[in-house]
Amino acid sequence: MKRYVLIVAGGRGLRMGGDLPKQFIPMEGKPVLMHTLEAFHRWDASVGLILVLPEDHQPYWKMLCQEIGCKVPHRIANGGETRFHSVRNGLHFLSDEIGNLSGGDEKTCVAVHDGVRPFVAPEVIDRCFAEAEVSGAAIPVVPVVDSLREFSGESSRPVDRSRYQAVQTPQVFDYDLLLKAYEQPYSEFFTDDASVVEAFGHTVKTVPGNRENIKITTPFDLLVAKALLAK
Ligand SMILES: Nc1ccn([C@@H]2O[C@H](COP(=O)(O)OP(=O)(O)OP(=O)(O)O)[C@@H](O)[C@H]2O)c(=O)n1
Ligand SMILES: C[C@](O)(CO)[C@H](O)COP(=O)(O)O
Repeated sequence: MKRYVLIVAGGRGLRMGGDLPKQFIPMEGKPVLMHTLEAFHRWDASVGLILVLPEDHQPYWKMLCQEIGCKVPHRIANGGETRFHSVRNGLHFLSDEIGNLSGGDEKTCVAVHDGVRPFVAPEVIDRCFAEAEVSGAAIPVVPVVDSLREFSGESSRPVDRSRYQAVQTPQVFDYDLLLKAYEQPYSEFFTDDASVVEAFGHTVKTVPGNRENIKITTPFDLLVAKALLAK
């Protein structure tokens, strides 16, 4: 199986606040995104890595890579208006730059991972690729630990939390399937890659994720991430 990872880091980090998008914030001397890139390189040094970055921050990223002495080979694609558009740009970059991946006997699977999830466990990446190779689509999920309520205006009611799980990345798919699914027009209900693939009519399988694989979204998450790194 040929394996590629699209690490999407084209966002502005509005919920984090501050001038520097959160993927570039330093933790233990390296930007968040570098930790994420290294997690995949540690998992498999031969995997094809593509970073999707805002165009105006690409010179800054290249400068950081030189300064830190980044040894992880990767290519860079342009970010888009939303996560959906960034993933689509990354997929087009893959097909343009790496050539036509379809055809031949060897299957190609592509993982889409949030640049701000640096604590993904290697066994979770393994599980997602293994399941995607068989079924074409796999995502990691973790149980919800809080009680959940459904709101309707001012009123709310408890729901059975055993029926829900939180969704993480990497979300791994057969390359041809993902490329076709991302040809659909954008919908605001596409909050992740699984929702895009399901809207295209393909079933998505779930595998266990890892609790530490948080999406660094707010200043509180950054505190948690720094504590996890110091462990
Ligand atoms: N136009 C966008 C928006 C988001 N992302 C990426 O998708 C991941 C998950 O998105 P999120 O946590 O929402 O990041 P932001 O959009 O940057 O945050 P916010 O919504 O707070 O602005 C992040 O790695 C982010 O950089 C992206 O590649 N392109
Ligand atoms: C893809 C994702 O991280 C899965 O949990 C999540 O849906 C991204 O949501 P965001 O609002 O774009 O951060």
